[in-house]
Amino acid sequence: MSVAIAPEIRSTRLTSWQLLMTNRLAAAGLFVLVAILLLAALAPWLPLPNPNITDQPNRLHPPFSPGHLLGTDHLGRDILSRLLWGTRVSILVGLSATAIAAFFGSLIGLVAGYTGGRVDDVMMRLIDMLMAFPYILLALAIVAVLGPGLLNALYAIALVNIPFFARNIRGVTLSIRHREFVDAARLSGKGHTAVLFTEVLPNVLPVIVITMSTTVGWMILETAGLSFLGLGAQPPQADLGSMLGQGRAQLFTAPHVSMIPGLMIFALVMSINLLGDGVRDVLDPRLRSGALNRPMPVTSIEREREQPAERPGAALLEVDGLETGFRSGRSLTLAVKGVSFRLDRGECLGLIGESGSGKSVTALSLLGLVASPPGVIRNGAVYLGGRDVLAQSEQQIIAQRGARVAYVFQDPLTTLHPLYRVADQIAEAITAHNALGASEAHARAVALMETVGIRNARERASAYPHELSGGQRQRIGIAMALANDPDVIVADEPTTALDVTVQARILDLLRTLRRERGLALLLITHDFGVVAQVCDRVAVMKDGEIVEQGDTRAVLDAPRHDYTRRLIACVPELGQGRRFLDNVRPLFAPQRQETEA
Ligand SMILES: Nc1ncnc2c1ncn2[C@@H]1O[C@H](COP(=O)(O)OP(=O)(O)OP(=O)(O)O)[C@@H](O)[C@H]1O
Repeated sequence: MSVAIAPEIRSTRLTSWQLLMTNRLAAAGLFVLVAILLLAALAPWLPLPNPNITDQPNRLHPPFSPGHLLGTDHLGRDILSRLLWGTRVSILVGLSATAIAAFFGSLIGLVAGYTGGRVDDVMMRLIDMLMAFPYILLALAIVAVLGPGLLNALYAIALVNIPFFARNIRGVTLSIRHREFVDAARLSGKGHTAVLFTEVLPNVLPVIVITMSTTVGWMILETAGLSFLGLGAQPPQADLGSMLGQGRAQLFTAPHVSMIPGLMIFALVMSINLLGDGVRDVLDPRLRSGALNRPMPVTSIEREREQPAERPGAALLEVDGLETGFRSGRSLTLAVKGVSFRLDRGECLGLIGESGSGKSVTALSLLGLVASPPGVIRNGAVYLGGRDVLAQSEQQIIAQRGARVAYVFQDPLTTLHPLYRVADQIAEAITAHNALGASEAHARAVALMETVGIRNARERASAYPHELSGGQRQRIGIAMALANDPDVIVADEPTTALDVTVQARILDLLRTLRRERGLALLLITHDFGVVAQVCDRVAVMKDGEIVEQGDTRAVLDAPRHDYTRRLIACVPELGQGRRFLDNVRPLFAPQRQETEA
């Protein structure tokens, strides 16, 4: 049987440039910055008067005076000319200071982070000493020692910003210096210097670029500050800070003299910062999907087809034509393509498929838990007790999470809070939907721990997650799911992280709870062995679609889809040995040929 692929909106992965342009603020920043840079770069060729020639009779002309578009300053110099030449200087000084600070700061951070121990201690204490001074005071002290002048201001600004780079880069280096690929490079015989520059540096480079892009505007501002105080550019040379400083005396009589360079500093720094933020987002792989906003805890529902809000006589949980996708820029890639299934009270449905087939996205879509952006439910309905969950308000959906549908996730260590005692976490799940006092909630939490088979529940109640075994942690996860007596439990590969004996016990627990409490269980797995043990019915997922569903026994005995046969063949039987390999090989052979072809 061939696999029908539902129509899909093509995914076109956005280039960095397109991503940057989807961020309107960054695009606006880039536009303004390019305009300023062009004007500053073209200053020598524009028909402008010499910026340093004084003309006392024509002093303090207002903007739009004949021959002086932006007016003249207190010495009769053309403000437009001084502004463009001054902007050139300020940008050059800012960029140079950034480059110097980035080079030395990153080098210190890399060496300190990679070497560790005493070297790290000494370097970081020196950096701490630099950071302990108010930066402007330090810059003033440096210029006082070196003497006023633009070059000395540049050195001072670079020096006071070195700690900023050093601290950032050291932190990143520390976090990767013992990663497996670095250890592997060391084991391959590479020396420390080679490891540092070929393995660590490339991973740190995006952070350096991001830090540079977000600090260059700040450095231009600091340079302008020193020039404003008369310690940077010296007369007659113009830079934005010195123009601002010289205009201070005419602030009330001719405000344009200081306002114009002030506005230029604002436009320059603002555009660099906006662009820097955009560059940071583009370089951050977590934001590459184009979702430059903070994801919301509720999936955005943008259905193209109307669905009836109620379905009388529906099963406890009925999913109809669900389509969930992920937005990347302006395109949407569907991960779940028209999935439909039903789950009755007290029933267990297994949702099985290989990794990436869309099982978890289906499960999370039921109560709008796929984070948006980038997740979007494009079509379909989820009837819970006959009412479409997706047609309800955000508040109503949130109220049903945990209360009517509860989730048990794969690795409880990542879902349990490491700093709270386990009983407190169960109690919190209880009080999220019930107005109970602390001691009552605690007592119920302990009772739930007993229900899920944790021995000495009273003593274990005060344990932290890391003090429990994997199986015990998963039992805590199940206790939290049971906390509000839900109708449906969605268990997403609840036993994958556990060894086979613990896995058997957890499956046994889920079976018992289902029988005793009449729970409906949606069990997500990639293991037909698990489905065979626990589920009444099974739905097989491939590439976001359900390709086969039916009673577990019937599907196991006579799988209709080739993919189902392959999944079943992957469950080895004890003592099967060579026969297993012989059976499996032909099933995969045609697939391999297709791939090779
Ligand atoms: N936040 C996301 N952004 C973009 N794509 C995503 C996101 N989350 C999931 N996907 C994609 O959706 C598809 C389905 O993923 P899903 O997690 O549902 O697979 P699965 O069948 O549960 O796999 P596994 O068994 O490994 O958990 C995959 O192709 C995955 O890359």
